Amino acid sequence: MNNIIEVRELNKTYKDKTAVDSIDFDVKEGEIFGFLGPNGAGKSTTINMICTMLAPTSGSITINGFDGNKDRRDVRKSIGIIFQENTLDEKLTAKENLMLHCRFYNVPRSKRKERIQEVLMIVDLVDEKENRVETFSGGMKRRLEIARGLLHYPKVLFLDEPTVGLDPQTRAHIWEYILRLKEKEGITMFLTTHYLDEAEISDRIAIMDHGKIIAMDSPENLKNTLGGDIIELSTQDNEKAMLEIQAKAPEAEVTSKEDIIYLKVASSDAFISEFIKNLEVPLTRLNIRKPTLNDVFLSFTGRNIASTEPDKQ
Ligand SMILES: Nc1ncnc2c1ncn2[C@@H]1O[C@H](COP(=O)(O)OP(=O)(O)OP(=O)(O)O)[C@@H](O)[C@H]1O
Repeated sequence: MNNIIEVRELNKTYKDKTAVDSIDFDVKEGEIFGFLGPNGAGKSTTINMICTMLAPTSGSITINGFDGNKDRRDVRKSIGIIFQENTLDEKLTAKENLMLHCRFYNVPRSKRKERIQEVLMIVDLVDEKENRVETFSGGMKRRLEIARGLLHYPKVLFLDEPTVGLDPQTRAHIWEYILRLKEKEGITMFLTTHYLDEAEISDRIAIMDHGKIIAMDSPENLKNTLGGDIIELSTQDNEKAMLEIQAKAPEAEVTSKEDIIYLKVASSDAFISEFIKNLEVPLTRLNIRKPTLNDVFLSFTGRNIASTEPDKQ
């Protein structure tokens, strides 16, 4: 697969603050690339530089073969951006909103109607095109924004928290459209989200923290780096139980939060039969699971992604 985005030694410094610290990464054509990180990690700064909205302090960005520092106009033609905030004109109809965008992006006059119809079909809004946006549900607005982002045939679509503030059913619906776009149109997606179940959809994920990319791989491989199983247990005396586990099984990684002890082990079967069954402190709860992306995020950043959520709309 070709690289549609290449970022090399990219830096952004604000006075004495390094927001992006010499990062390198590639995004492959046609993939969904998840870009995660806690608040203040440097994600927005990176995306703004890739989208030519912010000048880098140093480093290079190539998108669709164009140089982000020199060929800004061509870079902008190559990308579509779906912002977190609703940027539609509520008083206009769906069609009028799209028409405005066509003018903005210089879509040839003769092609506008056809292109608008095409993108409305992709997001199932053809029957709503004459209705004002103010009458739309949150999910319909998001779909219209996605349609608008597609009007000029972008090669890469940037989706900033595409489902924030939407109910679970609508979120699932939006994802169906996004996946359909990837399958049918082969568009590359650059995604930021705080919903890690949604990030699972990514072909690859980069985790950013303190201005650096600290991990980058497929969701599966990232989870595998944590290895084995996670055992969650509660006992009648967690402090005593933790001491006992640490003494008997120093190889297990033991942490605790509130009234739950978390054990990261290579194999839960062996661990339970050898140690947990013989624990002197009585158990009150036991749960075994595979690592999730949230465990990956926690392990790399030391923070839970839920505590770094953006404001809901
Ligand atoms: N214009 C600016 N002037 C000074 N510092 C800035 C500016 N913009 C961002 N920063 C700082 O750069 C760092 C990275 O910010 P950035 O907005 O890129 O993080 P983020 O990962 O997108 O966070 P969030 O998830 O909260 O949007 C932060 O410490 C932020 O305070």
